[in-house]
Amino acid sequence: MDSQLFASRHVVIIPHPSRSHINAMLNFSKLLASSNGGLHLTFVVTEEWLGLIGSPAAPRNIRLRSIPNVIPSEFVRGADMPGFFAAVQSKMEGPFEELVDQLELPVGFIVADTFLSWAPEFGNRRNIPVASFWPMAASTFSVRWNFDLLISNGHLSIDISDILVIFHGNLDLRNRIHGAVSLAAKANCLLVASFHEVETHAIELLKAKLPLPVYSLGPCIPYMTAENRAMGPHDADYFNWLDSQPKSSVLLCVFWQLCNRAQMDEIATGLRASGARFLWIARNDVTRLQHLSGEMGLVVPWCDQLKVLCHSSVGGFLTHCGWNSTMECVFAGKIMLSFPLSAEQFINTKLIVEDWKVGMKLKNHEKIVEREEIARNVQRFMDLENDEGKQLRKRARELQEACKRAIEKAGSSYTNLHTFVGDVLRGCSS
Ligand SMILES: O=c1ccn([C@@H]2O[C@H](COP(=O)(O)OP(=O)(O)O[C@H]3O[C@H](CO)[C@@H](O)[C@H](O)[C@H]3O)[C@@H](O)[C@H]2O)c(=O)[nH]1
Repeated sequence: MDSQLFASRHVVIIPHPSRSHINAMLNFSKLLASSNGGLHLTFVVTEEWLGLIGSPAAPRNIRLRSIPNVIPSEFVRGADMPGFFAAVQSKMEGPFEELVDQLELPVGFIVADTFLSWAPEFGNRRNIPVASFWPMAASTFSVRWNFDLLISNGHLSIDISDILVIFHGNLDLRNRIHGAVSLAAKANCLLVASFHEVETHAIELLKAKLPLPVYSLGPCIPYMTAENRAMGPHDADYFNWLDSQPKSSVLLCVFWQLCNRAQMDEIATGLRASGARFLWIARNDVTRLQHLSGEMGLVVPWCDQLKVLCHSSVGGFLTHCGWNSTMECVFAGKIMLSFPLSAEQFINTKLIVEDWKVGMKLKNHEKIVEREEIARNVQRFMDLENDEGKQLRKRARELQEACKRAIEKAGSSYTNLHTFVGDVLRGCSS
């Protein structure tokens, strides 16, 4: 192959070094790798994440490379988010540049997480086009970009209390995120891990307001059905249990490291009082929480979430509304009981409850949600005879159909992905 053309097809992808960002960009990379563009992909992570995505998670045409762990490990554990962000924004560029210079193939295009604020400028300096990758909702980008845009357009009604949650907290962290979002405008295009049918207004607004092309090509999750994914070694137990439960009867609860002990205890006793069947992913303290939450459900430390969501006995999802979880649930066609905890999860909740109408909100305030409130809401949410629930389930099936159409041949995300691949090939050979 002509070396220029060869170089033009080499795309380097670099996520923010955190699990959900890496997952979303790896799934995006798999889509890119299967796009028939003949692209060569190099996926770059900090060393500590190599184990997570090593073979067989990455396909053969995606080469994994690492840069040193420039970020002290206590930041990775979330002990100091502002410090973590500061390190990502100031310490990754140097090692990344060294890696780019050492790669066997010249780099034709870079796809960098929007949080890596240095990437668009790096691309300009090195004359390499850069796509900024936003692994969250388009609405969140809009809110971060200019938070009054969506509100003044009447497309997303955000309560002042939600605005305060989104914008409160550490000023340094907030400024760093806003700074990274503004700098994304210096990239050659913006890729959003959402799809047109679920965020039509927000995506159109970004297209109209931003000075660069915007492509929605989500959801960036592994497309699958419950049948087509192999079981992991620890999956058998909870899948056997799920297989033995009635259709749509189980509430999947994924509260991982995110809640404090007092809230976890309220969830346990609330689930028990609700009488609902549940599969609870609780990472730590599994034995104690199993004891507290009773015999109607199972508590396990980890599950293959997408596969579980697609299981026919799962009827609903009690979720903190991280964007990946939200998209996975939309893909699975299930309803959501939202329990937002931090970051943009309040915006995702608005989309789920008010815009898409596929869920109910359980947590309305920053206080601990008590067991009685949890039990009452879980009962109402899981009641298959309730008209409100029937309506939500109908909408969830419609949204699932829209999602499947978006990723099928000629669908919105499929088409945008291929337009982007065309841009990569043109951008690199010009
Ligand atoms: O037992 C488990 C628990 C989680 N997951 C997976 O882990 C991912 C979790 O991602 P997400 O739902 O986005 O949650 P967080 O990891 O909390 O995501 C962070 O990053 C997201 C994307 O930027 C933001 O939307 C969130 O607010 C932020 O908390 C999903 O793919 C899940 O399928 C599993 O497979 N099994």
